[in-house]
Amino acid sequence: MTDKKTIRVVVAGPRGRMGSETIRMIAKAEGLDLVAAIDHNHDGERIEDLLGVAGLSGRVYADSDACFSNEEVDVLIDFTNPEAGKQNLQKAIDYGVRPVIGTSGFTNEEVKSYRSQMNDKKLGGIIAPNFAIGAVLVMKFSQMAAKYFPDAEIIELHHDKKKDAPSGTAIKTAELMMKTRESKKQGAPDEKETLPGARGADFDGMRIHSVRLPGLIAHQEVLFGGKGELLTLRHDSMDRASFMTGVYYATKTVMDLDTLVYGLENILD
Ligand SMILES: NC(=O)C1=CN([C@@H]2O[C@H](COP(=O)(O)OP(=O)(O)OC[C@H]3O[C@@H](n4cnc5c(N)ncnc54)[C@H](OP(=O)(O)O)[C@@H]3O)[C@@H](O)[C@H]2O)C=CC1
Ligand SMILES: O=C(O)C1=N[C@H](C(=O)O)C[C@H](O)C1
Repeated sequence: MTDKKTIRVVVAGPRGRMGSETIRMIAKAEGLDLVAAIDHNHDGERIEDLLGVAGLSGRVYADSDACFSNEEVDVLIDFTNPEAGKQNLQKAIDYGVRPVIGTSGFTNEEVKSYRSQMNDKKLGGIIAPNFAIGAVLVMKFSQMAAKYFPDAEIIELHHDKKKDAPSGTAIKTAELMMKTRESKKQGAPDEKETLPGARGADFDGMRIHSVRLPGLIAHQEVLFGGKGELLTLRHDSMDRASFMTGVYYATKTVMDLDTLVYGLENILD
């Protein structure tokens, strides 16, 4: 890992659930310095005034271009939405800033295209659908299990403010399972939905179900059915602090990468 003393970080989406948690983490973290924040509809304020938290240095920029042209930045951490996340990531690449992207909604094709630009510049970065270690382990275990249990269904459960469905984590889990799972349409060959959507989304014949309820944070269950047996893998994020170990680790690690990594599992030992 880099021996550079302090990593200068910018957070996009600072008023959001994840952005504000990230700022609280950076404020306490060794070796990270919050130099600015990017927040549409806000410009020129101090971060401490924007968030009403004393002791936070740095100013707020309405867009990434202004931020990166005015500040010396090592790492961008983005928790916004797919449109803003893509714009911020592109600006980060243009300015040679290392992206740590938690925002969901990136396709494999988009990841490949950003990676190719970053390879040309030898720029390190990560897009991680989930920064919680337990969630990443469930993805890895699901990849292992799918080889032996091609009949599987994913149920992801989230708070009711979440805008995208299915979750980025569910998609990444399905993509990893696809590497080992024989392609198969599940359920009865002649099954029919009497209520459209009852069987969930179709991913290579495997079903993904999205639950949205107040009280939930971020949860995922992967069910594998075999002859006379059922294997259930489940992870629960009960607090957004669960993502912060991964965000901190990724922010440190991208300083030593020279390509774009997709998924936290690719930088864990
Ligand atoms: N990888 C991971 O481990 C995790 C990823 N996520 C993902 O992170 C993303 C954010 O989630 P969450 O924090 O819950 O969402 P929130 O809606 O709470 O936060 C998003 C924030 O981004 C702001 N925003 C919107 N557009 C811009 C822009 N152009 N520039 C700067 N800020 C902008 C929003 O402001 P306003 O409300 O004014 O529009 C809002 O404050 C989602 O894609 C989610 O799926 C979430 C949890 C964990
Ligand atoms: O919006 C959220 O909350 C989360 N989003 C990510 C996703 O879409 O997978 C990660 C985690 O599930 C929380």
